[in-house]
Amino acid sequence: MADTKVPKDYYEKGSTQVTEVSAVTLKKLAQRRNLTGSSERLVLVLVGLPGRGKSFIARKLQSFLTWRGNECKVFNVGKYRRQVQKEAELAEAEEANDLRQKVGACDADFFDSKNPKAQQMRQRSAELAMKDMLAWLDYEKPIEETMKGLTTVEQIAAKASIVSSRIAIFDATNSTVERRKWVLEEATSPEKRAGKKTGCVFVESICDDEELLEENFAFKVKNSPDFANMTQEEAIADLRKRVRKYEEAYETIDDDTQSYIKIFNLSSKLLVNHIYGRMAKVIVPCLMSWNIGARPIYLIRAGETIGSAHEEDPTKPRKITRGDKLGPRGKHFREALEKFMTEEGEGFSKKSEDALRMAFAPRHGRETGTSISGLADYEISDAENADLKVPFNIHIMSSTMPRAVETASWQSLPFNIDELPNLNPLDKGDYSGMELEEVKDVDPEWYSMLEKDPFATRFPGGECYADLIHRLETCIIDMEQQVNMTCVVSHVSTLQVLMAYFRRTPIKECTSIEVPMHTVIKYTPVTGGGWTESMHKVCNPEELDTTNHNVVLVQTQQVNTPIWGDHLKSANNSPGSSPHGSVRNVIGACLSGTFDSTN
Ligand SMILES: Nc1ncnc2c1ncn2[C@@H]1O[C@H](COP(=O)(O)OP(=O)(O)OP(=O)(O)O)[C@@H](O)[C@H]1O
Ligand SMILES: O=P(O)(O)OC[C@H]1O[C@](O)(CO)[C@@H](O)[C@@H]1O
Repeated sequence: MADTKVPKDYYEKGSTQVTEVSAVTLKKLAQRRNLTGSSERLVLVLVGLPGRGKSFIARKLQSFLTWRGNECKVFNVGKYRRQVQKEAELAEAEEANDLRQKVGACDADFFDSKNPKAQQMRQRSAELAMKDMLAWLDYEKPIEETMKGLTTVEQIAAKASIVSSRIAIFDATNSTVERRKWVLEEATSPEKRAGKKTGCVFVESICDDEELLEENFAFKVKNSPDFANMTQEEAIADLRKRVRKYEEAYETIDDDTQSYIKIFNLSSKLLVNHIYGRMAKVIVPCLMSWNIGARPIYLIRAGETIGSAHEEDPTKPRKITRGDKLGPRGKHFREALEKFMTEEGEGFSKKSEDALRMAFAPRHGRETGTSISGLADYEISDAENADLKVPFNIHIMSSTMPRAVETASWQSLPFNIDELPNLNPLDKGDYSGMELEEVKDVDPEWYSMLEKDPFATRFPGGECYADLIHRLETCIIDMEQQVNMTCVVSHVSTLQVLMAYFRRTPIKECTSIEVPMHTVIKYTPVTGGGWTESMHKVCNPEELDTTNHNVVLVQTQQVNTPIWGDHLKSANNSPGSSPHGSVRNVIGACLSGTFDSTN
C-alpha cells in the first residue's frame, strides 16, 4: 500500500520536512571546518617543487588579504636558508682567513635529501622561520585605533566594525609528509599552542607542463639570488638538478584528514579538501582567478555631467544627481577615451601577434614547437605565410550610473558592457548630494568623526569606505581572472579602493588617493605577481570647442611604480597619492560640485 506521507513531487519540489539536527551531519561539518574554523589566526602552508609559483601565490595572497583588511605576512624559508648558509660560510671563511663576500647561495647538492649536513641546515632554516611566524601570529593586538574614544552606542553604530584576523603564509617547498606533519604540529597542536587556536591549510601547486616550466625556470634563475654567480646556462642546469633532487623525496598531499587545496597547471584544475568559511568564500575564488597573462587593466573615472538647472533660481549652481547624463565635456572625454583604447588595443594585438610569430617561427632543431599552444583561435601550420592577425577584445566593466555606462559606450568598439552595481559610488545615505560644509552644519558630531576617520565612518543610512571593500572584492577577482584587456569605468571612491589594491597602499590610506579626471590609469602585470602603474591624460576639456568634436591626445605620461618590495614603504610618495590629504580633500572631492558630487 502506498505511504501517503511520501510527497509525490519530491523530484520537482524537494521535501518540505524541516531539517532535523543530526549527529552524523554535525560530525561531518565539524570535520570540514576543523582546521579552517579559527578566524583569529590562520597559517597557509605552501607546498610544491621549485619553480611552481609558490612565492607568486604567496605574494598575491598577501596582497589581496591585506587589501581586504587582514593582517598578512609571508615567511619565506629560502631567506632564512640563505642566512643560515651565509653564517656557516662566514664561520668557515674566518677559519681560512677568506675575506670574499658571502651571499649564502646554495647549489643543487644542498637540496639532496641524502646530504645530512644540508638537511640539518634546511630544518634549522624552517625552524627559524616557524619561530618568527608564530611570534608574529601571537603578538598582542593594539586596540583598533579608530575605535578609541568612542563611548555612546550611536558613535559605535556610526562606524564600520573592522574585524581583522592574522594570516601567516609559510613559503617553502614543504615537500614531504614528515615536514608537513611537523608544520601542523608546531602551528596547531593544542599542547604547543594552548590558548592560541590556529587554523592551518596546505596549498599545493602542481605543474607538469614542460613548456610552462621552461619559462618559469628562466624567470627563476634571473631573479633568485641563489643563481647570482652563475651564467644563464649554469643556472638553468643547477636549477634542473635541484628539482631532480627534490623530486626524489617529494610526496604529494594525500592525507584527507587535513585541509588542503591543490592547484594544477595554473589553476586549470583545483582540488579542495575540508575547506570552509573565508577559505571557500575568498581564497579559493582568488586562487582560481589569478593568471600570469600580460593583459593590462585600465581604471577610468566616469566623464563629467552638467546637472540640471535649479528649478526656482537659474543663477544657483546646477543640481547634480546620480542619474545625470554626460555633458559636452564628458562626451569629449568619451571620444578621446575611445581613440586611446583603440590605440591600446591595436598595440596589445600587435604584441600578441609578434609573440605568436616568434613562437611559431622555426628555431634550431625545433621546427614546430610553441610555448603557447592553444592560445591562437586557429591552427597555424606555416608560420611564414599564416595570417597572424589577433583581433583585440576588451572586457568592459562599468557601474550602473548612466554617466559611467555612457563613458564606456564606444561606437567603433562595440563590446558588451558588464554593468555592475558593485562599482557604483559610495552611498552617502542621508547626505547624498550635499556639500561637505552643509553636512558640517547639519551634523557636527558625525562630521568630526568623519574627519578623524574617513575610512570607517559610515554615512548615515549609507556606506563608508570599509564597506566598499566587501562589494569590490568580487570585482577585483573578476578583473584578475580576465585574459583580455579590461576597462573599468567607475567613480572616485570605488576607484580609490581599487587603486589601493593595485598599488598596495595600506587600505586605510585609500581615502587620500587622487583619482584624476580625463585620465586613464593603466595597470600592467609584472612577472612576480604585482602591477606597474602609468597615467594617461587623454584629453584637455578646457580646449574643448563644443562645435567641433575632433579629439587630440594631449599627453601620455608614463610613471612606473614598482609594486613589490620597497613600494609599500614608499607608497605614500607614489604619484597621485597624498597620504596626509585632509578629509576635506578626500570626501570634499566626492561631495563638492567641482566635477561630480555624486562620485
Ligand atoms: N599556479 C602556477 N603554476 C605554475 N607556475 C606558476 C603558477 N603561478 C605562477 N607561476 C609562475 O611560476 C614562476 C616561478 O614562480 P615562483 O618563484 O613563485 O616559484 P616557486 O615555486 O616559489 O619557486 P622556488 O621554490 O624555487 O622558490 C613565475 O614565473 C610565475 O609566473
Ligand atoms: O626546506 P624546504 O621545504 O625545502 O623549503 C625551503 C626552500 O624553499 C625555497 O624557498 C623554495 O621555495 C628555497 O629557496 C628554500 O630553501
